[in-house]
Amino acid sequence: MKKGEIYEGIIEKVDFPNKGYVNIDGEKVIVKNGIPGQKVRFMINKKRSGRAEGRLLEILENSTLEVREPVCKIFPACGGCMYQTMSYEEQLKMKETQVKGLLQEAVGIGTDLHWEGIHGSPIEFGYRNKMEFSFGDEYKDGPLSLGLHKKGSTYDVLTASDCKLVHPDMTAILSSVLDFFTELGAVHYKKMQHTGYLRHLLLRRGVTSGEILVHVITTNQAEYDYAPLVSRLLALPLEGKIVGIMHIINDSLSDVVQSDETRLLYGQDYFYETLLGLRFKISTFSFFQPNSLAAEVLYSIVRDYIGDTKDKEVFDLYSGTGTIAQLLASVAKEVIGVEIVEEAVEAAKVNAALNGLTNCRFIAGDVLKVLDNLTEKPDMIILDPPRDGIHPKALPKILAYGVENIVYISCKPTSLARDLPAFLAAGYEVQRSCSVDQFCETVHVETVVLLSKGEVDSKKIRVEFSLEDMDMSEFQDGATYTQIKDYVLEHSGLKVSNLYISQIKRKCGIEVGKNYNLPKSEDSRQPQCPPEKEKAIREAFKYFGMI
Ligand SMILES: C[S@@+](CC[C@H](N)C(=O)[O-])C[C@H]1O[C@@H](n2cnc3c(N)ncnc32)[C@H](O)[C@@H]1O
Repeated sequence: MKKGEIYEGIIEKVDFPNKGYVNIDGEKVIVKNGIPGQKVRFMINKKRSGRAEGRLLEILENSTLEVREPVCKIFPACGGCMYQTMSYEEQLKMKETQVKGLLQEAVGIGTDLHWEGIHGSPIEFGYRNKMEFSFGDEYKDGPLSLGLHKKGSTYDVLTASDCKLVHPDMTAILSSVLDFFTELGAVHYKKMQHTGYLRHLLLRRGVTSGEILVHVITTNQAEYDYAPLVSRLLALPLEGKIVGIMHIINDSLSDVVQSDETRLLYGQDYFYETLLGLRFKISTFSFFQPNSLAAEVLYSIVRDYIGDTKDKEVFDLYSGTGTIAQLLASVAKEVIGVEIVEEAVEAAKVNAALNGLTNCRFIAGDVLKVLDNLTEKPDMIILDPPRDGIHPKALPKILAYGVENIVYISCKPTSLARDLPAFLAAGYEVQRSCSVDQFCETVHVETVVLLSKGEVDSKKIRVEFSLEDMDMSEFQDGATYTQIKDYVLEHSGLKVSNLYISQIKRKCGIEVGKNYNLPKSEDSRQPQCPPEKEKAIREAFKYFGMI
């Protein structure tokens, strides 16, 4: 089997998140983005240490699991909702099998996971309270488009005018904004040239409140009068209500939604959402679980798993806008939330006051550092880290508290599976576990685990735990090149090469293979890492504790 060769075969199974396997004459080839049972044509695009990977070219025959027609026009090119042709019941079954398999491997075959099943989202479509659309064109120099990137393409954008993940109010706004700028002849931003105007449309809509925030994100390379757009949007016949319209200027190279300047064009810069009877004020950049109704399911499970919090000190680590902390506060002595984004911490404080809660405190900072300065000792801990999981150096600090019960919520089961052995080594057992599907039609899923010391009296045990006890293979030398690339892409939207990473490693005095990625001769020219990418790589090094 060689790179560039084309094969056909059946996808036998799919591991989380979308890793399918095709058997070709006894050799397993990984082919992403398929569904078990599909007959596919693919091209070998990677062959390394006996492992072959193929790029899906065409679906030749549907799987028997695909029982319905696609629900939107841009399937499958968009790549966002790869499971949409399966029934929701089958989607849940598949995600459950994937997560259980991963967790079982992590705790050891034969160890009981006390698995309680998968909980579906209360609504299958129109569930997202936040969506970020990009401006672009569907093909080079094509008409202006607004929607989602074509799978595997950084440039081609497919207009998502019938996206079923969001409420029809949001697609109506999308179409209106696209028409407005098309009529004006405004041009979209081009990353490589750093020219053009239109970048993103960020929409937030409270599922329970119907309140909508509209944000148009552009560079400062043109000027338009937004008054007609505001009038047009306010005249739309929507089920919900637009409460704020903003124009955000982002002229940086980084292609994520961020703001150099925000101009409020109409109304206010926040909206409200109600979860389990509590009210939350949410602003443009605050993290909030993307599926409000499934978040209620998730939070009810967390409340059930953590058990009796009466007179207890609870730590809510990675607390976001403090939703979990506030849901537990009324039945706890005190809840302390720790969150790295200051805006989210400020929102958490406002929300706690709004809900009349006086026994929650929110601290802005990195969990890794904040725990060193906290004098309070928790009785129980909630962990809800970002996709990368818990920083390997923060884990021993969390385990050293030796609390009886820890609830770990994970939006990426592979990160949870990586972290679980550390908990087991410290004497915890998985007492309860389940998944909650916040992301219908897509490959993603949320998982909740109750880790408990069980019979062991945790107070009498001093946990001696060091990094040497953990399986740190993934974090040797800090992190792998792939982890650094993923981190940079996720946090800054930039793609970086091995060459750039090795250049910055050298600059930071981190060991790199002696001749790795060095120019072959003194005269040969190598591209140098641009400052924006250097900054993003250094952020990743910091995250992985390499500098
Ligand atoms: C999955 S969200 C959970 C938020 C919250 N529990 C909720 O349900 O809304 C993870 C949060 O961790 C925060 N975060 C990421 N890295 C962090 C760190 N090193 N220390 C503290 N918070 C961090 C993110 O900003 C984000 O708000």
